[in-house]
Amino acid sequence: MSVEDKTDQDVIVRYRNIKKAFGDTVVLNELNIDVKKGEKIALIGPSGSGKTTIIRMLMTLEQPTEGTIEVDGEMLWHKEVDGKLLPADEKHLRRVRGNIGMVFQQYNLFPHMTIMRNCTEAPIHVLGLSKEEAQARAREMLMKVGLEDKIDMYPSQLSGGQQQRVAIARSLVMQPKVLLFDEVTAALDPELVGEVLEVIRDIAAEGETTMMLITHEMDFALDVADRVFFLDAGRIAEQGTPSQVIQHPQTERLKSFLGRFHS
Ligand SMILES: Nc1ncnc2c1ncn2[C@@H]1O[C@H](COP(=O)(O)OP(=O)(O)OP(=O)(O)O)[C@@H](O)[C@H]1O
Repeated sequence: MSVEDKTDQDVIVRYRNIKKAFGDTVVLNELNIDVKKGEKIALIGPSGSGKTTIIRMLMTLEQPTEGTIEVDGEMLWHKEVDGKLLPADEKHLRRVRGNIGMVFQQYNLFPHMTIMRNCTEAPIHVLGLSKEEAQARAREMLMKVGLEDKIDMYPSQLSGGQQQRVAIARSLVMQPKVLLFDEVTAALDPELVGEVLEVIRDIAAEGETTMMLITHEMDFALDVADRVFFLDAGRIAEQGTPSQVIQHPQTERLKSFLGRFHS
């Protein structure tokens, strides 16, 4: 079934009328996004347009000022009690957030732990898996990112690209329903970018995991995304298929933004 055929019940992430302000500064306004199960969404746009804030709210790292976010049919920041929306408690937030994984620009591996332990800490302590189960999952995911021969090494013995691939494997071990990528190649030397994008392409091609990716790699977005959102000053200024948005931009703002990527 293609993503277009899916009905409303296949929506896994739903942002409704989101406003986000930091003090007096409104950085997102009237944001509405529906992400369908298995869909790959690329968020593009100039620095400061609000891309990171969108995914940080889903990771519960920022709280929306107004509006609601649903994950797999459940409110994230609210609890519905007798038809009323109340702020969610920490326990509720933690449980719903358990559906979400995030890979950051800085991979933040634990330097004093082997690659294997970096990948098994959370499944053991958060999911309650046995050491054996966690290691089996970690091995499978490290194989997926092409690093099964590095399991006994420490992060400092790996290149930046390899460390970022470990960070991706570490997220996959948690089997998130939604995986968020925040400019995961931005901190890498140019020659290491390709291997990380390749790994993400492979995971995307498997189809099941819903992904939201912030990227400045337009060719990658064109390849991987089902839909692209162009953020401009806290609003979605254009959206559509990668071909519509990246190859046939409508607004001057998007044309000028994309122009920066052609030298
Ligand atoms: N904790 C914060 N306190 C105050 N302002 C913030 C905070 N976090 C983000 N902002 C502001 O919100 C706006 C949107 O930031 P955001 O990081 O979401 O943009 P972005 O599109 O991801 O940018 P970039 O591509 O540079 O990462 C910016 O103007 C930023 O300065």
